[in-house]
Amino acid sequence: MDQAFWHERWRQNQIGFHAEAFNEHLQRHWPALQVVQGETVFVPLCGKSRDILWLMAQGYSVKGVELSSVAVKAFFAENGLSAHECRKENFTVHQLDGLRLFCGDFFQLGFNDVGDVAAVWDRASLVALPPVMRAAYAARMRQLLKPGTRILLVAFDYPQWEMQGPPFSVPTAEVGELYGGWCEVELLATKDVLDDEPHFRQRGLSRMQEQVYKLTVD
Ligand SMILES: C[S@@+](CC[C@H](N)C(=O)[O-])C[C@H]1O[C@@H](n2cnc3c(N)ncnc32)[C@H](O)[C@@H]1O
Repeated sequence: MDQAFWHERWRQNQIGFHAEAFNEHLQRHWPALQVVQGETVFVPLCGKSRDILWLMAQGYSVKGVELSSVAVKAFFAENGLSAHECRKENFTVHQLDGLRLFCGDFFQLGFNDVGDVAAVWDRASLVALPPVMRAAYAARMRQLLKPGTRILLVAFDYPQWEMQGPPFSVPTAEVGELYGGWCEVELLATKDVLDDEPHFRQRGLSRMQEQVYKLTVD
């Protein structure tokens, strides 16, 4: 699951994770984070997620990071937006009023890039990564985020032996291991999703739940 894997997925348009609709958990649970209009929200591993538009429509500034230039270009083209592009260290930064998308590797971001954010929307980002990378991802988040930052995290819980990720199963115990040492962890909701996502049943799953967490950085 290295960078080449994701570049290839985007090149071949194998992007079953992409959703046209705004995420239901985002819409339902975002108010629990109490993010004030005008504050900045970080969307890591953002793909061409339309949730960015939803967040902007709520009055937030958004910062995103995405490896694939195919995804970043598609985000702007498909939503009729045009951005100013500039180069900043390891990133091409695409910018317009209220939005800054870093095209490059999440692991190259520093506190100066995203330390000002009030909240994080993590959907299909942590769960896109294999175990060793998840530990590195959470460790990097810990370096990037200031105390008080809230994270709305959507994770999956399913028998990992029944299907190869991504998306990977990241059950409550692992969320605790990754975030419990530096965040307050609160499980907001659990939803059975196999009936709504029959392709996962076809991939061999007997059970799959989506779990929504509010994490608050200590
Ligand atoms: C499963 S997709 C989810 C995209 C988005 N969060 C959504 O909800 O549609 C995971 C995304 O992470 C991106 N990605 C993987 N590794 C990355 C890295 N190291 N830095 C930045 N983006 C990365 C991939 O290109 C892919 O678009």
